[in-house]
Amino acid sequence: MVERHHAEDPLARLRERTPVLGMLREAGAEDRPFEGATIGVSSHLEPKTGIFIETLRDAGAEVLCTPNDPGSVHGDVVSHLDAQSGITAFAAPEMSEADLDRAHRDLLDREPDLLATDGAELLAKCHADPELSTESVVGCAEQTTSGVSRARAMADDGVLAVPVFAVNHTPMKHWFDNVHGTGESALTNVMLSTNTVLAGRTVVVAGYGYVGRGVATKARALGADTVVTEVDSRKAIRAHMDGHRVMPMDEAAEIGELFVTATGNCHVIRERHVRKMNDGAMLCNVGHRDIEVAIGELADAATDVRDVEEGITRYSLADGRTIDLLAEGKMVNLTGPYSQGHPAAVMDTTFAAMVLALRELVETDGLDAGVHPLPERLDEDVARLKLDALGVEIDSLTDLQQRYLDAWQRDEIV
Ligand SMILES: NC(=O)c1ccc[n+]([C@@H]2O[C@H](COP(=O)([O-])OP(=O)(O)OC[C@H]3O[C@@H](n4cnc5c(N)ncnc54)[C@H](O)[C@@H]3O)[C@@H](O)[C@H]2O)c1
Repeated sequence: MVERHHAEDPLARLRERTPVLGMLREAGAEDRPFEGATIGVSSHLEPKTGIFIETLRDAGAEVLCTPNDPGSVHGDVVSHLDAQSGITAFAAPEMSEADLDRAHRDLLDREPDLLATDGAELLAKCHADPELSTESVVGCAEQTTSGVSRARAMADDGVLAVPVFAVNHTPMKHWFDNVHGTGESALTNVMLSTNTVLAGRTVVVAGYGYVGRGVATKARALGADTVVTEVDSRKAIRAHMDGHRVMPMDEAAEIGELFVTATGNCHVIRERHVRKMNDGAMLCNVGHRDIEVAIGELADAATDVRDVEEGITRYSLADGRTIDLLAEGKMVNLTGPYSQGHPAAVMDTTFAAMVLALRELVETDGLDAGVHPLPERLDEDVARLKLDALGVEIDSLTDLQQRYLDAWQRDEIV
């Protein structure tokens, strides 16, 4: 019989599955780009983030970490990190929103040099609160769509005082993390927590951006009948051409069995939609905040609200129908009962891009305050390292091909 050992190190297993971060960790331990710098990390404190934090620490940083969502804190990961030198966790499982706010302030009071955020909460807070300051902050790397749009809104308002790298807006992030990572991890969580088969079910996906496209594509691959709702005509056409039915939420509400919101917006599913839904319809969200389903309106419409299973809140309506809300409307892949966030192979590249963005911030002089694209060469570095880790080789352009592509009088070349 195989003897099983309880892992004392909750990150050990996933370290093997994050080879790109492993390579950056080795390189960082040698050239110590963050020596003397303090980095404030606000993210889902789960194992992959733990490996990211260790990578920064091994590259010389003092790392302060805090959750961006109280629902996604893994207690064993926090204890493991907090016990290490060079890492301080401002976190605990079961934090209230007030605890989270306090933790963010305590972290910012330590005047970090760099911020690494998922949702831009630390960034917004040090700009908005008169008791806090942005003075120490050299720059910020932001890894999700909602955080980048928030940073852009700060720039548009003329308040953004530091440079921010939009790590989310790179091909390596969009194509892999948002599409595959969220798509697979969200549906896995829905199926496990509700014991539901998706084949043959009507799945309505609100928002056909990177995340929504991933969710809809994966749901259809599992045999679901997929419906997409959108507000952007080009995304709607894209969904149509990809083979999904496209319609307004008012119509989709009548036929959906599972609803997944992926818009980064608010109040996408409202009371008027719920009134039309089938008995037993399930609602969940993968967008950044728990405001895509108008939960207050749902509660007002219900005669009874109770948790029927871990991660499932049942709203009973006056006419006898019930509607199930999963993971309290928070990101179902990160806060549901079986949630492990994105697979390690996906976060490997996202966090690698975050490490390179932070390195770029300390190594580049004179970056203006504002939201900047991550330089393409860094995104390509991440892709190259990932291919190396996978053992996949690709072709390269010949001199002739490069000259042909660079020329406008191409007949002279070939
Ligand atoms: N759960 C996760 O692990 C995870 C991972 C990555 C991103 N996210 C979050 O998911 C959300 C979406 O990210 P994305 O990269 O797909 O963004 P995106 O901007 O590419 O897509 C959002 C789409 O929603 C559409 N939309 C906006 N309001 C709508 C409405 N009322 N009805 C229907 N459609 C609407 C937009 O037109 C857009 O096409 C963001 O909040 C992002 O932060 C979550």
